Amino acid sequence: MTCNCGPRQTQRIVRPPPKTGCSCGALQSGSQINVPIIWVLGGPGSGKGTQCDKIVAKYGFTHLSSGDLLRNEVSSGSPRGQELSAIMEKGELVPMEVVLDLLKEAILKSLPNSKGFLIDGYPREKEQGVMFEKNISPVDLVLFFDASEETLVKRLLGRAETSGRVDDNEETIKKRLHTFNTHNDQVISQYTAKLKRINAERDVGAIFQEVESYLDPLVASK
Ligand SMILES: Nc1nc2c(ncn2[C@@H]2O[C@H](COP(=O)(O)OP(=O)(O)OP(=O)(O)O)[C@@H](O)[C@H]2O)c(=O)[nH]1
Ligand SMILES: O=c1ccn([C@@H]2O[C@H](COP(=O)(O)OP(=O)(O)O)[C@@H](O)[C@H]2O)c(=O)[nH]1
Ligand SMILES: [Mg+2]
Repeated sequence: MTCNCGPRQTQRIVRPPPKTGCSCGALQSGSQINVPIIWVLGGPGSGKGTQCDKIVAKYGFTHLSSGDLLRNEVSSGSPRGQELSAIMEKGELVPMEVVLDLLKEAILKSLPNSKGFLIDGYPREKEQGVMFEKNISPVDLVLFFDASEETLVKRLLGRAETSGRVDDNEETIKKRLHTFNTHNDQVISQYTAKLKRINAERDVGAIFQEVESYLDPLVASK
């Protein structure tokens, strides 16, 4: 069967791929996504997960953390998980297709009942964003939590005491920051109109108030 993906898709449709599969990676569903899609970006430790928990509590959105999806794959003990673990322990990025596949699968699973999707920690590189919008859906809003490196390191070392995350150690934190700094400007420069840059140096409540000021109108408009 021939793939008819064509050029970059603009409509909010999850297209069914040909039965034999398609290199474009389109979702295997005829469903439409007509709930908000929000990307949640920021350096490691900027508070993405913390704010996502608050957003879920108020708006009931589905929270998908790319890092958590990868960590689940690692815990499954699969051969693929072992490869991913080695990359994550070095603070580097895993192949783009792996994350996109995990996200697609998770989105499809929640689609029938979801009020909206919070995609936490994705995209990490420019091409990941392009692939998501082409194969899954256009994004509605991009929240970017901005904090200094000093703050990020301090928070992550604090979290390390209880997180159990293998990458919450000084050496890997440095590498994660380097990976973030290498890609971030290129990622966010793609989304000037949809991007909300939020000062994440404040306390959790003040940050959430600003988040609400962006989400309330979005929810009302859908
Ligand atoms: N002071 C302060 N600490 C915060 C804030 N938000 C999160 N933290 C703390 O910072 C640490 C990291 O927060 P997370 O929400 O896990 O950050 P994240 O951006 O999801 O981090 P990654 O998963 O590593 O990308 C945790 O220990 C939080 O309790 C904030 O607004 N102010
Ligand atoms: O799209 C992604 C998301 C995560 N990761 C990997 O997963 C790790 C943990 O990601 P998470 O978002 O949980 O934490 P962060 O790196 O922001 O501290 C990263 O260091 C990367 O190795 C990746 O390669 N691609
Ligand atoms: Mg997180």
